[in-house]
Amino acid sequence: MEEIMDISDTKEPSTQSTEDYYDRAKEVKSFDDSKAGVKGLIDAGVIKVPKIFIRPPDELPQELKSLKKDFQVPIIDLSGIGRTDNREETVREIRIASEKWGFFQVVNHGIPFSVLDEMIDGTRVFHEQDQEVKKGFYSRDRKRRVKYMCNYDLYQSLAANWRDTLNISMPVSDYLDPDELPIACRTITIEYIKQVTTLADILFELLSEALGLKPDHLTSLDCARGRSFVCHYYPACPEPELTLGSSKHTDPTFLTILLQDQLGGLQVLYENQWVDVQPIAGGLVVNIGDLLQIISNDKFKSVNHRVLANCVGPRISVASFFAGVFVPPKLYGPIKELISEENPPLYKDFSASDYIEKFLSRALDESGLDQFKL
Ligand SMILES: O=C(O)CCC(=O)C(=O)O
Ligand SMILES: [Fe+2]
Repeated sequence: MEEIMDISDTKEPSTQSTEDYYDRAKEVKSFDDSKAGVKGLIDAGVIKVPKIFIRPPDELPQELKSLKKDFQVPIIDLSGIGRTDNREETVREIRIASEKWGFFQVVNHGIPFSVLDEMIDGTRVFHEQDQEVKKGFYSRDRKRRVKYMCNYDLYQSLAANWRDTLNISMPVSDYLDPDELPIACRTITIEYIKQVTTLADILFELLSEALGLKPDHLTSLDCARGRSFVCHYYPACPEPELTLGSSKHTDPTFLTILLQDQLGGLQVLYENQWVDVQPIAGGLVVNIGDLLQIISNDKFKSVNHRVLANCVGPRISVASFFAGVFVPPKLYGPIKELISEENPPLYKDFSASDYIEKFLSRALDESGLDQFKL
């Protein structure tokens, strides 16, 4: 179970040319019909990346080569937030990180290491279980709350991402019947959801304070609701230079809390250069989503990030999305307290469900902020 595969030796140069004619729609459909995902390709012994995953050269990792190695996403220690002076300092760090990076990592956040490790393991067990059992969860039905699929935007994007995902979403109700969860990761998922939701409440308080608002401001807007949990599995890739684990995108959320294993591969765009988000033991990555950028009237930034493919794998991560309330439709827009004559609203009001609908109908790498701009 713990085994990490390195398939760099099996690599052969790709002979596919971008000029070759191929029926992409047909290939995508037949791949989707397999219900076996990228993991199924690896299990079948594929040693070349199929064309549906190959990206145009300007989107490949070689682009923007000069990685900023001397830069690091801020790491923020939450252990002192119970004491006034420490809390003020933590709030200041969160404000600066949210304004400059849109990303930070938190340590001493209250979720035990064992829960983090077990959630990574649970995700692995789900994706590595018997394929016939796993296929029962394969679905693109938007109404299904627990499903697994390969690329939610498989039919919209120009190139598929080298990853499979188990998606657990609670857009309307905060209640999820435990029996709906896959047995492979049920117990730990229930525990992780409980703990990461508590952490989200703490972070929304700190973020409210960082915006100069009362601690409960963001939670009173239901920002911490509308949760979904996506458990990604990035298999080892025979030709990692031809594809990506995840294309560049911003998150359509208020906030995302990401648990990643120790392999690395996540990068964030900072000053127009890609910076590695180095895994830290026991750490969690936090990023501002589009919705928080909008309601903060651009004070906080929702920043592009992506995941590289790797010849070593699988890499596992679990993203917890907090995207606001869908039903009854709630209107969101720049927070009134943050608006003034010098700081006029930059966005119109809209419903969170409208926003997410628009997000789901386009490819992951197309930004959604502009259509709500005034
Ligand atoms: O797997 C990762 O590190 C990032 C995943 C991500 O960006 C997402 O699910 O939105
Ligand atoms: Fe993301």
